[in-house]
Amino acid sequence: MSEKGMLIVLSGPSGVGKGTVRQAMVAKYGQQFKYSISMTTRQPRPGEVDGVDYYFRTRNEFETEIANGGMLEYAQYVGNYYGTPLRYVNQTLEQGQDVLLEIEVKGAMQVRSKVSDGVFIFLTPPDLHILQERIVKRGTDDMATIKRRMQTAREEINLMTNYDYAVVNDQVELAVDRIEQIIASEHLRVARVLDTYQSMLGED
Ligand SMILES: Nc1ncnc2c1ncn2[C@@H]1O[C@H](COP(=O)(O)OP(=O)(O)OP(=O)(O)O)[C@@H](O)[C@H]1O
Ligand SMILES: Nc1nc2c(ncn2[C@@H]2O[C@H](COP(=O)(O)O)[C@@H](O)[C@H]2O)c(=O)[nH]1
Repeated sequence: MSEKGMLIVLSGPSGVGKGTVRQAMVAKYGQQFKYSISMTTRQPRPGEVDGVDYYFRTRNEFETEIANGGMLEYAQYVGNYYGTPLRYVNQTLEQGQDVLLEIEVKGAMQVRSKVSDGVFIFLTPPDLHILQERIVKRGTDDMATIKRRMQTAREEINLMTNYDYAVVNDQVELAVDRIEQIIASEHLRVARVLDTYQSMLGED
């Protein structure tokens, strides 16, 4: 029985720090997993690069991908499509490498219903006041969008119990280390199951 890579889904409300934590994970542990670049129809922010931050596509192109079955999951978020291209995830997992997705909650729930052996991590803010403060300070959204993101955040936090783990993002380095510990212990758990399976069947 060969070992596939592990699908790690990092999710949580907008502004909690998913992107910040993911970047810190890539910087510290980037050789241990592959990050799956998402596709979106939103406009690039200053400094964002196509094929690095996102695959930036038109609505037409995105909907064609959906129709062709090319997305593992997708969702509309604050007026734009966001989604995970399926092929890269499948190929990378088959090569035995872990894949990290950083996605919003509706998409994470779609992946949950399709991938039974993924590890689902909900990144949570210390409280909602701090969450709003982070979105405001980031300075990427007008007040109306911030209100929509906060309303969506309340709905998303209600779905936290559908995840395997909740990690508080109080400090980025602490959150990264907590996630790293979760991944390491999940690898150990899978290795033990494989060991037991192989010894029961008498395989080497
Ligand atoms: N632990 C933290 N302490 C203080 N500020 C933080 C922390 N983590 C992230 N931030 C800040 O909060 C803001 C939002 O972070 P980030 O953009 O990573 O969130 P996100 O969850 O990826 O948001 P979105 O879902 O909208 O893309 C940024 O300005 C970031 O620098
Ligand atoms: N369902 C998915 N959500 C995604 C994906 N990639 C990013 N996201 C999430 O969208 C929001 C908004 O992102 P922003 O870059 O406009 O701030 C945020 O919560 C992201 O995590 C994806 O492939 N699928």
